[in-house]
Formats: sequence, C-alpha cells, structure tokens
Amino acid sequence: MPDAAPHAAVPPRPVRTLDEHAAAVLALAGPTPVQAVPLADALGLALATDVASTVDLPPWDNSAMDGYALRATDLVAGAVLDVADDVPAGDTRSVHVPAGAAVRIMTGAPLPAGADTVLPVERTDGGTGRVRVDDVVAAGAHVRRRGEDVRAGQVLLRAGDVLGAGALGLLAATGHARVDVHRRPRVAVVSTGSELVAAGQPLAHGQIHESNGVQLAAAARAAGAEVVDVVVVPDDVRAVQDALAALAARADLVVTTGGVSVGAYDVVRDALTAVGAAELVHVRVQPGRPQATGRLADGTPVVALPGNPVSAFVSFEVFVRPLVRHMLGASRTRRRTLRARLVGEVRSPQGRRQLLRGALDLSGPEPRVAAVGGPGSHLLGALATADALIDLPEPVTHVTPGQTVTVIDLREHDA
Ligand SMILES: Nc1nc2c(c(=O)[nH]1)N[C@H]1C(S)=C(S)[C@@H](COP(=O)(O)OP(=O)(O)OC[C@H]3O[C@@H](n4cnc5c(N)ncnc54)[C@H](O)[C@@H]3O)O[C@H]1N2
Ligand code: MOO
Repeated sequence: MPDAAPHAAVPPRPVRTLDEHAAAVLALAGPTPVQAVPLADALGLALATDVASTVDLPPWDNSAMDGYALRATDLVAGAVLDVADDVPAGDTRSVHVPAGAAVRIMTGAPLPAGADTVLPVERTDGGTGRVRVDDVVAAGAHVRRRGEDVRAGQVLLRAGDVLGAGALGLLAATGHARVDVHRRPRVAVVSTGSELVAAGQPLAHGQIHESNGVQLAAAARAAGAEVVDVVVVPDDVRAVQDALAALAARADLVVTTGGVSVGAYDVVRDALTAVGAAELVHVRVQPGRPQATGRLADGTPVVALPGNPVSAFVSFEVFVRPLVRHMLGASRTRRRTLRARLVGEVRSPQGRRQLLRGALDLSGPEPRVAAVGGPGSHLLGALATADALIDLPEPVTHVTPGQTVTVIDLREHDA
C-alpha cells in the first residue's frame, strides 16, 4: 500500500457556468503560425487569409454539350450545313465558323469565333463532313459564358474557412497551387492515475484499462490537432510535473485527465498549483464539475479535465474542442446545434446544466433524440452510440417524452 496522503482541508473553488469556463479556456491560446501548404496537404485546415480567384471561370466561352457550334441564324430544321472543323476539349487553336457552316465541338471545348449557339449531336444526323439539322434549339443555347461562374479577383473563401473537398476543388480550379493556412495545433494528452494499465495488458484487482488518453487523442485528431504525445503518469506530483515539463517544448496545448478533484491523490491539481499559474474551478455542469486550467513555466497552456471517462469526453467536447478549433484558425469553433423531440424522459439536477449523451434519429419528418448511457460519469457502455449531447439548461429538472430539447450535434461536419 502506498504511503497514505492525508486529506487536506479543501479550499473552496470559484464556481463558473459552462459558458464562463468555455470562454476562459478559449482565451488560453490564439491561432497557430501560418504556413503555405500544397492543396493536397490542406484538407481540414483553416485559411489564414481571404482567397480570391486568379482567373475567370469559365476562362472563355465554351460548349456545354457534344454537338455543333454554329450561328443561330443558320439553324433551320432540315438544313444541311458543311462541317468546317472539329474542336475537341483541349484544342488550343483559334477556330472560326464561317456563316452557313458548323464546327463539330465537344463539351468543354472553346466556342469558335462566329458561333453563338451549340446544337447537341442528338438533334442531328451526327455527320462529320456535312450535318443535317433535325431539330432546332434557342439562340445561345448550350453555351457556357466566360466568367458566368466566377470572376477574376472575386473573393471565394474567407480567412477562418475550413477547407473541405469542395473548397479544395474550387481553389485548384481558380489557379491556386498552395494556400496560407494555420498549422495543426500540437496537442499532448496526459492521463494520470496509478490504477491505469495499457489496453491489452492483464488487470490486477484495483487496476483498469487506460481509456481517456486513447479517447482524447482521437478526439483531438478529429478536431484538427496533431497529437504529439499520449502519456500515462502515476499519481505522483513529481512525476506529473516532470511529464508536463517534458511536453512543454513540443506541444502548443497539454490536455490532462484525472486528479483535478479534491481527493488526497489529486496530483494534477497539486502539480499545476506548484507551477503557480493554475485556476481550479467548479463548473455548474453535469458531468464535468471539477475543472482546471494552467500554464507551464514556458507559458504552454494546460487544460485539466476530470478523470471519469464520460466527464473527460463531454468536457473535451465543450471546453477543449472549441480551443483546438480556435488554434487551428477556424472561425466557427462550436459544434452545430439543433432542436429535437425527446424520446423517453430525462431528469436533471436543479441549478446544474446537464449534458446527456444522446442518439440522434434523423430518419423521420423531424429530428428525434434519445438519451443513452445514463447520467453517471463512469458509464462508458453507450459512449460509442452517442452522436449528440442533449443540452439541458440549469433550471430544467424534468423533460417529458415529446418535448423539444437542444442537441449538440457531434457528427463530423468539417473535414
Ligand atoms: N469528495 C469529492 N469527491 C469527488 C468530487 C467532489 O466534488 N468531492 N467530484 C467527483 C466528480 S464530479 C468527478 S468528475 C471526479 C473527478 O475526479 P478526478 O478528476 O480527480 O479524477 P480521478 O479521481 O483521477 O478519476 C476519476 C475516475 O475516473 C477513472 N479514470 C481516471 N483516469 C482514467 C483514464 N485515463 N482512463 C480510464 N479511467 C480513468 C478513475 O479510475 C476513477 O474511477 O471526482 C469525483 N469525486
Ligand atoms: O462532474 Mo463529475 O464530471 O459528474 O463525474
């Protein structure tokens, strides 16, 4: 048995609302440095500057159909026209359509000078030397005009926009090979607890498999971070201090779990307090009541989350994820919310905001959500099925079936 640490007198902690603590965490760090990266490396990163098009799109008038480019005045049902030339996509010649003739053209090829209309091949006999007009189209039909989509100089994306597949395609189409983005925030995850044993190892009585580190490293990556280290440290203040000091040089942000409560072995509390720049608070939220923030000697911010796995999961979502998004340079740091009808009933403690794990059902005419896993912050069993948090305001104590609740949507929307 370890030398028993005495229960120290418990100093009262400042009490905050969820929004107050989220604001305090968000203020710990700003966006990371900017770097120019090739488009292929930019998925999921946030733009550091507004980006404008370098070209008109389309860059020149071109055909929307495979067919024949001609003058609308020559379009008469039954007419037979000479086919003066053949313009496939990628043809860089300047081609001209003489009056009374047609030029065979493929989708995306430049419209020949003189032509104003494209007659789709289906409305002809498909001839190559001469072509018969079986059916007419309106003047100007099937021509895609220069600049009708995007103008050169037009701002396409704003600083803070997160680049998904569509944005990357647009950047490539408008002449950009590289973009200025914020680099991924470097996050280190520290799990504390002498009871923790790595997944896959046998357990002695009193030991459990470490899961917060695995879970939060994945959540940090999903939020856009580069996870530089995941370490497990026993309940020893010195060991925690050494681990934090070693990570300071490599990480922009350190996230810890465990040891922030009032117990005799709550070592993160003591390690952060020893560094000096720590705030230990109680947040009026369930789960996630004990929370701390701090700075290491070199200024690296630390966000300390409670050890209960559900508390760590929910606390990461509402406190750490917005900070990671902010460091990434994203202008939208919060998850989307929606209103959904509650399936079943739930209860919530008076005076504490409650974030219940929920399963969303979007298959019907209106969104529905059911609480999963129970309110206990040790109840991991349903963590994998939760794709939402049911957000119950502080005064709410009881919600009956069919009532509408606010739901934080945990499904990934950004790349
Ligand atoms: N006397 C009081 N006791 C507790 C209070 C309180 O106000 N007064 N608050 C409770 C609440 S609420 C929470 S939440 C927890 C938070 O405590 P800690 O942050 O100090 O967490 P630990 O005690 O280290 O661990 C709690 C629980 O979670 C398990 N755990 C911890 N780390 C991991 C990990 N990496 N992987 C898996 N499981 C982990 C740990 O074994 C404990 O079961 O304090 C309450 N107590
Ligand atoms: O506040 Mo604790 O996080 O309920 O288990």
